[in-house]
Amino acid sequence: MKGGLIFDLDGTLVDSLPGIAGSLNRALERCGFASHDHADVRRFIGNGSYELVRKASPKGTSSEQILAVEDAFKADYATTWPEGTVPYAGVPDFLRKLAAAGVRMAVLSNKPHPFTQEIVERLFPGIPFDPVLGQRPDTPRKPHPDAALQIAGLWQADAAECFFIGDSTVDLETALGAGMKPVMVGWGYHDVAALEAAGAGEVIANLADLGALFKLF
Ligand SMILES: O=C(O)COP(=O)(O)O
Repeated sequence: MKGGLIFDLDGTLVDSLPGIAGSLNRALERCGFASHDHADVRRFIGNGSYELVRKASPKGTSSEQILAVEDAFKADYATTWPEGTVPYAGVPDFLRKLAAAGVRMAVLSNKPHPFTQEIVERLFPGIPFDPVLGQRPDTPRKPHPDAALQIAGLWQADAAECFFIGDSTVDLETALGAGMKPVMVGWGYHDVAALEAAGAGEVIANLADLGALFKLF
């Protein structure tokens, strides 16, 4: 494979819903707002922490209040994410096989950059992701294609030779906008029907099918 594989994080490599929901609800309650069940929070994930909080806050909440809840969310998440964030079953082994086959791999998430780096380091030690990018203040977040194209640039690869693997329409739009090949997986936080309606093509149901797609093992 000339290019490489760019992975989304939340809902693709890791099940982070319990950790995100826990921190979000504690932050909302601390600021006097109602909390949400996991089914709701699942729908709020995908566009970064500001959008997560905005969608979870009552209509008409000012941007100052949203920023205050986002700060509380981040402060909580910094210490509590390990309690509610695990790799999906089989993912570490799958990634080790890809690495052994010499496949280049990166992570691109809308999760704030420091959390993205810490989570990947702690949950996937020894997997040679390069680079690992979260949401950074100087780069527009997905679905803007810039960060994905930065990765292709670092790899000195054509975008068309890169696969973008994710679970959401945000990832799909990122891949298409960057001119990369989208590969959507069905075990994350977006409904398969919504992905298909957005033009995802065949949504991959499990890791065996994902491995078979790349004809690597
Ligand atoms: O935390 C988010 O909002 C999304 O994160 P993801 O890009 O890894 O899915």
